[in-house]
Amino acid sequence: MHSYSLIAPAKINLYLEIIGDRPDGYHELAMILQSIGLADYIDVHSISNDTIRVHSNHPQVPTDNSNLAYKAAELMTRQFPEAFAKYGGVEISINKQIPVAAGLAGGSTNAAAVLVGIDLLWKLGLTQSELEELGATLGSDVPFCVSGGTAIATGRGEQLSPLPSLDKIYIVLAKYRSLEVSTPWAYKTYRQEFGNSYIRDTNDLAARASAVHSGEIVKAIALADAGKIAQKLHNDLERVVLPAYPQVLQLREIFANQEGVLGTMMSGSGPTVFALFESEQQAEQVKLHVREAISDEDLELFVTRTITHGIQVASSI
Ligand SMILES: C[C@](O)(CO)[C@H](O)COP(=O)(O)OP(=O)(O)OC[C@H]1O[C@@H](n2ccc(N)nc2=O)[C@H](O)[C@@H]1O
Ligand SMILES: Nc1ncnc2c1ncn2[C@@H]1O[C@H](COP(=O)(O)OP(=O)(O)OP(=O)(O)O)[C@@H](O)[C@H]1O
Repeated sequence: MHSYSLIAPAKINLYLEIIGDRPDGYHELAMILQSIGLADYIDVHSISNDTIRVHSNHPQVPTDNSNLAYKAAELMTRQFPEAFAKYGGVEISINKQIPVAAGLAGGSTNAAAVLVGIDLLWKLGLTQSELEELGATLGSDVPFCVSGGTAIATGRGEQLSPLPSLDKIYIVLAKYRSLEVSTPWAYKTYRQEFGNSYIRDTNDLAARASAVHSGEIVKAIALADAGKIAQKLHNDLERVVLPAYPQVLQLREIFANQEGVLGTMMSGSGPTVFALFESEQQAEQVKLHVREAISDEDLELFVTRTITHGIQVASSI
């Protein structure tokens, strides 16, 4: 095979707790990550010269070596020089459907797709955990994007424990096109404002990270109880993003007042806000109501749902 087409799903954070800082400048997290149906479509194919090329349909997505998908390909050429010499370079096409800089792991899932695609192109036979380990060197959300589904993520976000899959909880996503929130800014501001509440003792840190496994939201996930899950949604980064971005706060408030909404929260470092529903019909109805309430063309709204997988191969030639 010389070409693979991959589906690269976005994620939302059902739970995000910042429990401490780390010597490497990152933060210790306890999260629950969830793959969703909204996805980018990535083609990866071999080319005869030994270069990496990236194309995209989206003006905000860089095509140089700052693209996370480019970085993933570069990592593979460094890790597997013999396969690179044998199979040659890689051309990557990104059909971007996931809003950019949205807190939905768009770049991370593209990188995960490139790791999976090159593994197949070069017949490397890497295991899922080997792919996740490679992914962790590219970004904290990349390992989750490889395997997807529903998972607890601790450490920087790269240590994963799978949870029972949550299928078909319906979701409305809302994001202002022109609004971007920088992830480093969100964590840095949180550290400045709330860093004095961090756990300092490493034993206590480990205990807090493992406590998430027996938390209420994990119990609700085991029961696939969408209503209970929705009551236990949490995101510490809302404490800094909502006061700084009134439009995000407004979306949270509008969703909270709609009939049929089980719960609403900001995803990751924002600015996307999501709401959960029992049925697709309810989700579609609330999408319409929000569109009527905010007639701003800048507002993007998507109806999607929880899915049970990460990167998938759609076809190969
Ligand atoms: C907000 C989330 O998307 C929630 O899932 C992630 O925590 C961020 O994941 P990501 O974008 O893949 O993160 P990375 O590319 O590894 O890091 C981006 C920046 O976020 C901050 N960062 C990220 C993860 C973490 N555990 N602590 C941090 O402080 C750091 O400033 C880092 O420079
Ligand atoms: N393949 C890519 N897709 C989208 N953005 C990319 C990509 N590679 C690099 N970028 C850059 O990364 C920045 C963050 O975009 P991305 O969509 O990954 O954010 P995000 O969804 O907030 O990520 P996360 O939820 O992991 O923090 C963008 O401003 C863009 O310039």
